[in-house]
Amino acid sequence: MKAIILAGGKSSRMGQDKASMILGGKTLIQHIIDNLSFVFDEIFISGNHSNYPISKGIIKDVTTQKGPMGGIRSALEFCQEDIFVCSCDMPFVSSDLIENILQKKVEYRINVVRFGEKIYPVVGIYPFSILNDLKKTIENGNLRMTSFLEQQNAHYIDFEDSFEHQLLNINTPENFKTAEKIIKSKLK
Ligand SMILES: Nc1nc2c(ncn2[C@@H]2O[C@H](COP(=O)(O)OP(=O)(O)OP(=O)(O)O)[C@@H](O)[C@H]2O)c(=O)[nH]1
Repeated sequence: MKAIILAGGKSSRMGQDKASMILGGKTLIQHIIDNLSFVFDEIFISGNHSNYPISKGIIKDVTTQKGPMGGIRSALEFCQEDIFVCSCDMPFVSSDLIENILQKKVEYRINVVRFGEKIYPVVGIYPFSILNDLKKTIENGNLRMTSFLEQQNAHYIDFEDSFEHQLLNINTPENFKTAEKIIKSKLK
């Protein structure tokens, strides 16, 4: 299975490109590359920006402005196999968490993380078999990931308290400050 880092989009809530923000001495996207590389041999970046830290292994969006669903669609088309997806703005997702997903996955279904009531559509496994449905859903203009997950009878993998900080999703400057505090407390 190949790993895909979703790194397109507008970062409108952050007001600047999230992937290239520096946290604890390295970019957010580099944190994910490092964490994924404990588990996966092949890591690709999905998106149309021009400043990714690797020059090879970039999967351009087939259709732009379609959000994370567009990125996943392009990655499935490129890879022609099941993929592990992780968002570029979740630097604390550990190899432990990833291994847990791989162990608990149900074959032929989308497998994503859930913490309490909250679903994380951009951390998990997307099987190649969903590609046609995904394309149709995007073409119909329905870009809500949670509706697509419901429609596909996705399997949710529940994580408990000890994983909470790993699921910090850095969408806003406030989230970024929280991440900096976590890094500082780890260094103490
Ligand atoms: N390849 C690709 N990835 C995307 C696209 N839109 C969003 N993403 C990625 O999908 C993940 C979740 O994106 P969001 O946080 O919902 O959107 P965003 O554009 O990053 O940020 P906002 O504009 O604040 O919503 C992030 O890792 C984004 O980089 C897109 O059009 N193409």
